[in-house]
Amino acid sequence: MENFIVSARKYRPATFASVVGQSHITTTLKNAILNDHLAQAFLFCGPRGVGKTTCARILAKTINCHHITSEGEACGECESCVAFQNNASFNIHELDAASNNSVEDIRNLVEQVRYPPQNGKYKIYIIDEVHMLSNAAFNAFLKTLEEPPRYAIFILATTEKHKIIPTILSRCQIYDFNRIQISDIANHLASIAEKEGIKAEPQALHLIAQKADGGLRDALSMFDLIVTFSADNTITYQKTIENLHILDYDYYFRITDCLWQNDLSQTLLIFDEILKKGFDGHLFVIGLAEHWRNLLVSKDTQTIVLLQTADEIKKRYAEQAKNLPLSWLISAMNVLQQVDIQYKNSKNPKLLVEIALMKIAYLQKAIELSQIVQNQNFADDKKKVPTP
Ligand SMILES: Nc1ncnc2c1ncn2[C@@H]1O[C@H](COP(=O)(O)OP(=O)(O)OP(=O)(O)O)[C@@H](O)[C@H]1O
Ligand SMILES: [Zn+2]
Repeated sequence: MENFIVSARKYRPATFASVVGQSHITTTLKNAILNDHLAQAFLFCGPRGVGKTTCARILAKTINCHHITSEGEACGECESCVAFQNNASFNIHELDAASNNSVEDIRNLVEQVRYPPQNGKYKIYIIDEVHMLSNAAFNAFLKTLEEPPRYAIFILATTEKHKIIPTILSRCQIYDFNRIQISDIANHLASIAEKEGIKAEPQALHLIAQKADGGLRDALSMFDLIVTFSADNTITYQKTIENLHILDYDYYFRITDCLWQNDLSQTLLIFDEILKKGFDGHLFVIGLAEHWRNLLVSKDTQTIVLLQTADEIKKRYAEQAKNLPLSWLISAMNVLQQVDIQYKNSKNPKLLVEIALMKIAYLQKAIELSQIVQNQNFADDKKKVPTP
C-alpha cells in the first residue's frame, strides 16, 4: 500500500508565490532578496500553522539559490535548491525551542554558527517557538544575535510575541503573519481536493475553513481526517458536520423562522433536540448570534462581502434576511447578547436560553404593541386641546 503523506507536508509551499494569504510578507521578502537588502535577524510572529516555518524555509532556499529568478524566487533546479528540496542541505538548521530550550542547546547552536557554509552563501538558523528559551539560553544567544558573522541569518518564530524580551525584539526585523481568510483556506482546500481526485462540496470546505480559525495546518488536518473516514473519496457537508461535530446551519435557519413566526413550542423542541445531540448550549447561543449577524450583513449589498460562506448558503441567507425586519434582528441580538454574558454564571443555563427564546418569539408582538401604544399616544396628544 502507498504510504499516506499528510496534506500539510505534501502540500507545503516551495515558493513564495504558493504561500496563501501572506502576500504582505512574501512581497517584502522577495524585494529584500532582489535588492540584496537582507536583514540578519528576522522575527516571524503569528498564530499556529499560518506559514512561518514554511516562509523561513523558502527564504533559506532562495537566498542560497544560484539562479534566483527575476521575481525573487528560487530556481528549484540548481545544486543548492535540489539539496534543500531533498532535505540534504547543510545550510539550514532548525531548532525547536519548545523542546530544546536549555543553555546547552543554544551553546551548540552558537558553536555551529562559527563555521562558514561550505557551499552556498548563507547558513540559516530557524529557531521555532523562540519564546520558550530559558532566560539563561536567551542571554547565551544575545551576543551572537548582536554581531552575527556575515553569512549567518537567524529566523526566530513565535506564536507569542509578547513573551519576547525587548533586547531580542530590537535586534530583529519583525514580520507579523495573518490568520488566513476563510475564503482563501477554502480555495486552497479545493485545489488540493482537485489534485487528489477528491470530490468536495464547497459548503463542506467552507465549514472546515471556518472551524480552522485562520490556521491552514489545522484546516489540512481536518481535511485529511474527513477523507480518511470517507470510503468513496468525497467530502460532503453531511460528513463534515458529523466528523467535526459542528451544528448544522439548518438548525439556525429553522429556529430563526420559528422565532419570527412566534412558534414557541417548535423553537423549544428544536433547542432541546440540539442539546440532546450533545451540543453545548453556550456554543449554540454564539452560533445563533453569528447567524443573525450574517443575516444582518446579507441585507445590504455593500456589507454582503463580509459574509464568508459558500455561494449556496449565501443565497439562503439572502432569502431569510429578506423576510426579517432590521429592528427585529437587532432586538433579538440584544436579547441573545445578554444570555451570552450571563451564561457562565447561570445556575440553570438551559432555562436562561429558553427564557431568552421565549422573549424573542414574542418580540414582534411586543414591537407591534409598543407601536400601537405610541400611535395611540400620538392620536391622544393631537386630540388634546392646547391650554391657553
Ligand atoms: N500560508 C500558507 N500557505 C500554504 N500552506 C500553508 C500556509 N500556512 C501553513 N500551511 C500549511 O501548513 C503546514 C504548516 O505550516 P508552518 O509549519 O509553516 O506553520 P507555522 O506558522 O510555522 O506553525 P507553528 O507556529 O505551529 O510552527 C505547511 O506545511 C503547509 O502545508
Ligand atoms: Zn536554485
